[in-house]
Amino acid sequence: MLRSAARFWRQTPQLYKRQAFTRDFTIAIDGPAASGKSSTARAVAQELGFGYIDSGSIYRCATLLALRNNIASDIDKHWPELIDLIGKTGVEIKIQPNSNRSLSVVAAKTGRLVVPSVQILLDGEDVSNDIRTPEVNRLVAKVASDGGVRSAVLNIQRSLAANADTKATETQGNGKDPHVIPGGVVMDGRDVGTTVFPNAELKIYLDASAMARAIRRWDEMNSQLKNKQTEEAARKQENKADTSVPVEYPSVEDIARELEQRDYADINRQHSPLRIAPDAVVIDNTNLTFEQQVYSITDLARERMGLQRKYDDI
Ligand SMILES: Nc1ncnc2c1ncn2[C@@H]1O[C@H](COP(=O)(O)OP(=O)(O)O)[C@@H](O)[C@H]1O
Ligand SMILES: Nc1ccn([C@H]2C[C@H](O)[C@@H](COP(=O)(O)OP(=O)(O)O)O2)c(=O)n1
Repeated sequence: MLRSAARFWRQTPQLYKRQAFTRDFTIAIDGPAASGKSSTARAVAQELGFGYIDSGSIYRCATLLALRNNIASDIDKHWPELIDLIGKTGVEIKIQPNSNRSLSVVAAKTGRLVVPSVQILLDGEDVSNDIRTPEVNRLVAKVASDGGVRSAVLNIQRSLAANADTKATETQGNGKDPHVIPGGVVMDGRDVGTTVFPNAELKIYLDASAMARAIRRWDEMNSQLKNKQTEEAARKQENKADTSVPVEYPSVEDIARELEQRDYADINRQHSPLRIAPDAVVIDNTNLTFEQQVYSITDLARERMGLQRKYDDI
């Protein structure tokens, strides 16, 4: 479990500075919305035994705080209040290693990867679903455009990375020499390789065509909505009161429009805009399978750690 301690770091800046860059190997994955960053980052972290931090979820938590404290509608007048709230609230990111046995069995048979799920806690409350609502989607790029919010979130991102749960593992190297995979962290977002960890050992810029990204997000949202409907049907069969809100399916066009607006805001904002770091490896995954992109990034990281590539035959 990762725990942010923004207040603690603010009070002890020297200690914070020392802790902020102590990971042995950092992988930064940036790119536009729905390019596959977070699923890829989680799978790569699982492959290497690294910690994982979803930096966008912290901006989403900040947006949820604005909505819950009724300052979202005229946010431009309330930045100091929001920054204060961010500093006072604890964010935790919990990785759930894959416990779904039937999924793992299918994966083992088909060679498909099962990605660990992630739980986001805000002062101990699980807000994993609440930070992915349409209201948060609409407001998050605006919240992430404020310089003060970005500094507050940067502190949290770095303290989560410094405290990520990871340790060195020994692996069989070339010949008889055992090698060690150092402890490390994978963080995904928009400015991880340019601002959060400009000295990251490996920087990836993931991209895909606008249509591929919209279709993937649409698929993802529809399968979540279908799960919801199945749960509702089961509740009805048990004769439990139906308190559910009717399910609405977004169209691919609506999702494409939302992604385009968010990308525009992320690329054109003044503070820490989405950019390709000069030393980033650019991967366009429009025509790659998920497994191809995960294994190629894992092998790039292994090479940079002085280890043999592992997945060339896949
Ligand atoms: N190469 C790929 N081919 C097909 N689907 C992919 C690929 N990479 C990721 N996805 C899927 O695309 C969706 C969006 O990925 P996600 O990791 O949430 O993106 P991001 O974090 O960039 O918003 C997920 O459902 C993910 O499983
Ligand atoms: N390092 C980061 C991460 C996210 N953001 C902002 C920009 C994004 O529109 C929002 C939400 O990010 P998130 O990664 O959750 O978004 P997607 O999963 O790609 O849709 O946060 C950022 O400005 N810097």
